[in-house]
Amino acid sequence: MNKIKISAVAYTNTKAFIYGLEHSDIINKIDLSLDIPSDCAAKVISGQVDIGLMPVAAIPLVSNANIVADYCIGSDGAVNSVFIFSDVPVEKIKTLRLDGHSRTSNNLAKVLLKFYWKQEVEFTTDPIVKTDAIVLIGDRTFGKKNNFAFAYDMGEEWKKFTGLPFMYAAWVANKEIDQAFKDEFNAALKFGLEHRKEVLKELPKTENFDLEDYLYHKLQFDVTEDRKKALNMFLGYIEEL
Ligand SMILES: C=C(O[C@@H]1C=C(C(=O)O)C=C[C@H]1O)C(=O)O
Repeated sequence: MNKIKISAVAYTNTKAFIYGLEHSDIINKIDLSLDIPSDCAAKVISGQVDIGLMPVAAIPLVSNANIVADYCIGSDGAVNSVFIFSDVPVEKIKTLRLDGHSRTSNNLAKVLLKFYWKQEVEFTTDPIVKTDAIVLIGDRTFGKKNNFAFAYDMGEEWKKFTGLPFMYAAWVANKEIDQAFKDEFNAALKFGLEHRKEVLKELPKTENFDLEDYLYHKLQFDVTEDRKKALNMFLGYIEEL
């Protein structure tokens, strides 16, 4: 049997999923690579992999996109790893640097700035340019909240804006995946989530950051109806940018 090629996110937010895949027989049926989110998206879009834990903002760029798992990377309010860090309060932000690792959060920043905060902002991806604010996601944000004058948690701001939880990344396939594989995949992901205690023990300590709170509370992993509603709303806003 040909192995199913899978790209997952190389951040702490995905460690429980990886634990589950590695401790299940499914590991023998997949080719797993760990990538930054923007590369996950590129691999699913190009067909280099069959399934990716893909930034949801890139779903419209995938032909035959379908969500194959009941689990995702989500939050209900603050997530503590998806930020706009800024030298000025949000109503004074004129320039913002996007994060090269991100697809979802870069768009989330644009959506919030335009439709929630009603700010006109110039965006750049140039790492050298000095801007009022930056988007930063993932492990590189851990413990950095207090290094900036203002830190806007975008999960929290989305909730204030819409009243809804959020989905940052979902397991998206670019082809039909058979149900037996999906069932086994879901079971492995669930097993990983149920073993977050073991995952926590293996993680390096991080200063000024509560990993337990992050894995058990800030991150939420279920693809719920509200999270799907939020996804559709978010993709609608992106079209209007
Ligand atoms: C919660 C997070 O969700 C992520 C944010 C993503 C994005 O902005 O494109 C993609 C995948 C997730 O890793 C995070 O990275 O901190």
